[in-house]
Amino acid sequence: MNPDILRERQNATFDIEKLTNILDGGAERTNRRREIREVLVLNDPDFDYGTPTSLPTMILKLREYGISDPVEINWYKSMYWGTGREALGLHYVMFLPTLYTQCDSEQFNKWVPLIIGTYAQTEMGHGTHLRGLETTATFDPATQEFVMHSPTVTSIKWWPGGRNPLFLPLIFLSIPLSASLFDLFLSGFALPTCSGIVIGDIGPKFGFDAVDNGYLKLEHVRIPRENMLMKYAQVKPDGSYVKPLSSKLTYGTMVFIRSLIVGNAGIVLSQCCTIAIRYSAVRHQSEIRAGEAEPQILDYQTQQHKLFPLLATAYAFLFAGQYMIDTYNRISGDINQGDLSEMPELHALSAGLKAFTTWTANTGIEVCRMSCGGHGYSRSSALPDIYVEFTPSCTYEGENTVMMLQTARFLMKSYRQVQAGQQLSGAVSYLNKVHHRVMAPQAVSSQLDLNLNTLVDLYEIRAAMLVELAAQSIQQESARGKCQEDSWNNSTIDLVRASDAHCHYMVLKMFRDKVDQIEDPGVHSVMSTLAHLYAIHGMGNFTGDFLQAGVLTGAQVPSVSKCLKGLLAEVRPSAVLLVDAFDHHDKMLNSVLGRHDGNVYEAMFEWARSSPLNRTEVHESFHKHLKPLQAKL
Ligand SMILES: CCCCCCCCCCCC(=O)SCCNC(=O)CCNC(=O)[C@H](O)C(C)(C)COP(=O)(O)OP(=O)(O)OC[C@H]1O[C@@H](n2cnc3c(N)ncnc32)[C@H](O)[C@@H]1OP(=O)(O)O
Ligand SMILES: Cc1cc2nc3c(=O)[nH]c(=O)nc-3n(C[C@H](O)[C@H](O)[C@H](O)COP(=O)(O)OP(=O)(O)OC[C@H]3O[C@@H](n4cnc5c(N)ncnc54)[C@H](O)[C@@H]3O)c2cc1C
Repeated sequence: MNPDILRERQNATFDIEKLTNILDGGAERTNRRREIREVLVLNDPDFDYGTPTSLPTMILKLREYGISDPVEINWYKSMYWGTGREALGLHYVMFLPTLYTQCDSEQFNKWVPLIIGTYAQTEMGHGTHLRGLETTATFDPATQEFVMHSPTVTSIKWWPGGRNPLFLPLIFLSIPLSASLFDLFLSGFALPTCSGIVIGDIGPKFGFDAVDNGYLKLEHVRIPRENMLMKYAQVKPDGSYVKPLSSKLTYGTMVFIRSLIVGNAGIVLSQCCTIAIRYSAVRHQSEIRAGEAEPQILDYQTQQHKLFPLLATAYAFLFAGQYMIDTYNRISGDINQGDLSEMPELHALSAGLKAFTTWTANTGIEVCRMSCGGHGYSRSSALPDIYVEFTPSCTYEGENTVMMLQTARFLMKSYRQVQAGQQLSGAVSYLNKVHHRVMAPQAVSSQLDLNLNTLVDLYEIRAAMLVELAAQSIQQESARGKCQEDSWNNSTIDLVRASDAHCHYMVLKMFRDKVDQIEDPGVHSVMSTLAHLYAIHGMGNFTGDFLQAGVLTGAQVPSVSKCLKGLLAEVRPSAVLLVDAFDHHDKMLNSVLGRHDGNVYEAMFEWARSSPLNRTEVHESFHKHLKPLQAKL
């Protein structure tokens, strides 16, 4: 064990195992996760971490071990695939959930156990604007079939992930059977027998290489009427159409994935913080006091300023992810029972948090990489690969700006309800105070009040102010004679800013609520420090908002920075222990810099020597290209 890392793990002020249990949702869950990891994967003789793992083996193993709980499947898969992407991830996270939520019982029993599929919604011309999709589905009562057709080049289905050219069960979204409705179809056709289908791969991408993203062009392809997923909407044999309770029920799978992505952003950020903080504990560089030994780079204040707010953010997003999936499960259960009353709130929350967490984590991964200097740029650190795999999450499953605007739509609607005298409940209930001017700037003491509850209140006031400013911008545009749509478009910068502040407040509130539930004094203390750091760091980044909201005075601004520096110093002794609590196994992290034992340099030399480029003393290219050239000179 590297002596620095060893020293960092002495004098712990909190019980790491208890913090790991909190992250897992209890000691039993931690034990089960480790059992799956150690016994069912790492100690499985059929599992050789070095060789490309096969999907069929994984599926057969899941069946052999009787693992069917979605969380446990995820634990098994994340150990099996490490930080990489699995080839058929889309089957699990989109195709199956769509069948589960959109099939009627007959279809469910017929299809679910049998097929592997993809989700073909996006077209070359439209990914965001679903009401603009062009693929048509025309019902032919004579043959009881739908005729699927791609009328234009922009209607070609583009991006479906995991679309193996050999088979093609896929979920379609096609243009409206009626004014504003979409429907989902299971293709049911298989290649190459089916004529009228042009299929292929969209070509090399930035990353995401484990997943083959394809294209699909349909030329009047016929599928049985029964292939329309008919839980919510039906087309009867006579061609009559039964509308769903809400046209947005078709969007359900996207809301599910967005809810999952929130916690995933926390996991990915926790992986990168583990790598960067462990490496910063063993890396010595330059000098602080002339003539003294080179310090650990983790002792530089700038290095702490780069990494510790991200560490706090990783914990914040992991807790937000737990809250998000609990809320999704609760409300989707109600929707299943026909109660759609909270569907708008679920959409607004999942859309906003998906955008907020992925944008922040995306930037954070790069900060972690750069904080490791040159070795961060080496694939041995795992950081470049983590970035390449994570960054499309800002685009897929709802492009982030568009998602923030969806949340803004809900905030504006809520604001108008408050103005009309309605009493709001749920995540936007803080807007009730805006109307009664309870949100007038509080008398803020000369010193910054560090109480976490006060900080949450300040974030609430900031969010409410920005919601009101966005609403006022729309009103001003309208007053200038702009139509409603132009007034909206001319206010979208303010609207995104309001949504971002709303999400920031929600995440801090969830973090504070989680800390309040922690009973162990040591764990409560260290998590309270991290929650303060998360809040103060955000106040430092958005000082203008807090000044504008009147909850921070110019005289107090220096104390924000002073307080931040104090919190960084407070976190320093626990930094390595806090990433140990994430409990990422070396095999899963797959990072020379993030090793639990901290023996970075020896491992890096071994990693480099094992490179295919070093398989021979002299690379074959010398004999093939340079030597013949030399002979001619
Ligand atoms: C571990 C993880 C690994 C994750 C790893 C997994 C890998 C994933 C790979 C990527 C897979 C994909 O990308 S699959 C493709 C993903 N594609 C998308 O996400 C498409 C994004 N676009 C959309 O969702 C939609 O077009 C919208 C929401 C932007 C706009 O929809 P629209 O129908 O035009 O609605 P719009 O006019 O804006 O609003 C009309 C009303 O509908 C409401 N509304 C809109 N959507 C919804 C909704 N979902 N639920 C409830 N209500 C909704 C609005 O709030 C509004 O209410 P009111 O204000 O009138 O009351
Ligand atoms: C790695 C990866 C995997 C994918 N896998 C799948 C898959 O399996 N199945 C599938 O169906 N799709 C998949 N997609 C497609 C993905 O869902 C779309 O790319 C995504 O929804 C964004 O849509 P778009 O590409 O049309 O971008 P656009 O919407 O064209 O975005 C371009 C720009 O326009 C802006 N913009 C668009 N609309 C508005 C608006 N109303 N207001 C303000 N600005 C706006 C956006 O903010 C953005 O800056 C995948 C994409 C990627 C990158």
